Amino acid sequence: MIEIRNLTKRYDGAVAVEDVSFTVESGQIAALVGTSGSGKTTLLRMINRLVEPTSGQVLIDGEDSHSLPGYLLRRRIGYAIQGHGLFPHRTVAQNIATVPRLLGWSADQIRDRVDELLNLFQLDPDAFRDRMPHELSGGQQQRVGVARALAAKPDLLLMDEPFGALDPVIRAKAQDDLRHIQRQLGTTLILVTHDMEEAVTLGDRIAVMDKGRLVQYGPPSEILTAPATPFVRDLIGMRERPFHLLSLTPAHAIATEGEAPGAPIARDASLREALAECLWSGRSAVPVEGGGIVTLAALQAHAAPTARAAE
Ligand SMILES: Nc1ncnc2c1ncn2[C@@H]1O[C@H](COP(=O)(O)OP(=O)(O)OP(=O)(O)O)[C@@H](O)[C@H]1O
Repeated sequence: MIEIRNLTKRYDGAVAVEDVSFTVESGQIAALVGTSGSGKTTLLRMINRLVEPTSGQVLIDGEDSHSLPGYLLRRRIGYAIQGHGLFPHRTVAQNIATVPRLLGWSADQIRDRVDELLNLFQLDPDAFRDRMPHELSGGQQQRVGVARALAAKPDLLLMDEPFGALDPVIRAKAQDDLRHIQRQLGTTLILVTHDMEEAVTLGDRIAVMDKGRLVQYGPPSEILTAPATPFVRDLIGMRERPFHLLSLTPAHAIATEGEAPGAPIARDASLREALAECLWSGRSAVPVEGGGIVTLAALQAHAAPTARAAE
């Protein structure tokens, strides 16, 4: 569990982060969103002390982050940034092995871990371990960057727009992989993103920052249906609200008995995907793999806040 208590950062008196407090439970994902310059990166970097707070505290599983020197703290916390930050003159394997080597793991342990992570990220170890970063596509580099951040099995992973530079197709795949791996390993994840859809689909909690302050912290459904301030409402985007809401629920959760024509959608497809499928194929209902159907009327009901409040 990560407890952020009254964290403040000022640069020459100018506020970057002001009195921010929130808690992320173990194994959960918190997404930090906000306009440019609202303090997201500064907040993230105060957690691993790449930036020293002016005041306030970070407790990691109850332990003050200042009980260790910063460099030792950072070996325990994974950190992945936009543009991956791989060392250009080291192979993929050497990049991934950075922190395990610093921690003194044996060569065998390191080799096994590198292969395990490459497999996890669907990069064939034999084909990829000895390549240099410039011999990878952008998406592959990004995956190696995240693999490196996870190498020493950190309980906590910080990510600053890790998928910002990816095209939409690779991005969706990377998000799926991340969610899967994060659930599998039970990692606690704090993620900065500019993309509200990413925050909504990945975040168990969303933290909204405005001018250095935390203006709302809650589950995505609450942020969407009960924005605390006009700023939060604007950030969500009025036109996007119903679609974000639909993104939160998998098709199987609202499937009802019945028959519908055409190809089924996956059980875990979101209601947003179900809506797209209905509209595109001109159907008023779609079957769901494993049984049941989702109707346009049900989708309409779930795209409005009143429906969710009644659930
Ligand atoms: N080293 C620094 N010295 C002075 N001011 C800084 C420094 N780092 C950040 N700031 C200021 O602190 C504020 C918050 O910056 P930060 O990078 O945390 O915002 P952000 O929300 O991550 O922005 P973006 O989304 O554009 O990356 C900005 O006004 C920025 O100019």
